Amino acid sequence: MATALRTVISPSRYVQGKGAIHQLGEFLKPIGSTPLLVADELVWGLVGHDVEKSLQEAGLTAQWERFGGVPSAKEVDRIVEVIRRSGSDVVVAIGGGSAIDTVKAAGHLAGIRWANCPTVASTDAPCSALSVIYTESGEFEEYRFFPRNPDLVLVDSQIVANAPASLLIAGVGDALATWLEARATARSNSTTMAGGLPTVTGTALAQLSWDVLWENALQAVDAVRDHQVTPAVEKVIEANTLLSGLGFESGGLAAAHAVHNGLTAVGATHGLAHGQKVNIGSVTQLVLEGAPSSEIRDFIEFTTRVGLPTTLTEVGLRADDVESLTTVADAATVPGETIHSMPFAVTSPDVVSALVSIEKFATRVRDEAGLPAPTPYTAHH
Ligand SMILES: NC(=O)c1ccc[n+]([C@@H]2O[C@H](COP(=O)([O-])OP(=O)(O)OC[C@H]3O[C@@H](n4cnc5c(N)ncnc54)[C@H](O)[C@@H]3O)[C@@H](O)[C@H]2O)c1
Ligand SMILES: [Zn+2]
Repeated sequence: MATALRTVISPSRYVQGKGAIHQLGEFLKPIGSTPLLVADELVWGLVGHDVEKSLQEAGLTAQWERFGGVPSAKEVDRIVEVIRRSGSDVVVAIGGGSAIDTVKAAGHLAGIRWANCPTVASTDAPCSALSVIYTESGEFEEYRFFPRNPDLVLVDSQIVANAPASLLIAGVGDALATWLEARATARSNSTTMAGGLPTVTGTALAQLSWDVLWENALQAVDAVRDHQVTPAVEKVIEANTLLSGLGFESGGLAAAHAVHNGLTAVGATHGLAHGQKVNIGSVTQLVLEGAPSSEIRDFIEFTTRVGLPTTLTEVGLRADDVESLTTVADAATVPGETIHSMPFAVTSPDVVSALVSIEKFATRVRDEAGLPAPTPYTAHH
């Protein structure tokens, strides 16, 4: 598409609510008749029974394939093979962002429809028409773009509320970045992930995601710690999944996600959730922007309260480890990275300086707000 055009893309249908899983079969039926279900063992143990029952009631014969855990090119190719052997006409991801990205890429290569049933609200992966592919050891490799979004995204709020609160918290980190990045993309009039210039619509949805989270995230996280579905929980699930999904894709990514991708280049950050690393990217982006001190302060305070990392210490890095920070910054600024959608040029040394600076400033903000000092993170391999 010519980049002078503006565009919005979205999934065909989004369904959310308590017990939605019981209607998965009904919603899948118009899309395909022989679904292949892809879920890891843990997720399948949690929801497999309900999924099978729902599909049976809708008269669909389904097959389960175990997801290997990493959205790598090899895992995608393996699922393509399984699709071909099974003759399935729709592939359904059940789980987190990794399973979802693998299924989208595999469904595309196999030439069949795909649908997502997220069992956590940990990322905005479910609604988009792209996959993030990693090496088998977990370093960012590439974005793969597809001509279609999922035909269906179905979220059971009770299943999400039953999952560890840390996963919902990660989703809040991913979704708050969406507005910061869409705002930067709108200012620079850069191309979005949807392959055109940003629309008023895409940018507004990104901002709405931020507003909903600012208002509801703390309350929702507390409710989910007790596995309760409240109106605040429903709003946060929608913000993390749908609003942030449409907002990042049609509003655009910028520095925060480029810094996230850079962080995956150092082993010290492996094992952290996507949204946790993205939050470090958001703080870094605000510093790069020279945002008002009060804005950076509010963001650090709020996201620390939500339970997200705001210091290098919490993502396994140190301000004096310039070598690792340079590896991160070099990867974050490679040609083609979304950091070049910022309204000003950003170099690798700029990113190193911003990263170093957040350690002391975030520690000060937390201290002044009476929040706990950062706990060091050690990657578990
Ligand atoms: N394509 C996109 O548009 C996009 C957007 C954002 C993020 N992503 C990608 O998403 C990935 C991260 O996804 P993630 O943070 O969801 O992690 P993940 O998918 O790697 O892991 C989720 C974990 O949660 C577990 N789990 C799932 N449901 C559960 C439940 N109900 N109860 C208990 N445990 C449950 C799974 O077994 C798994 O171990 C990254 O690869 C990132 O690049 C993609
Ligand atoms: Zn993200």
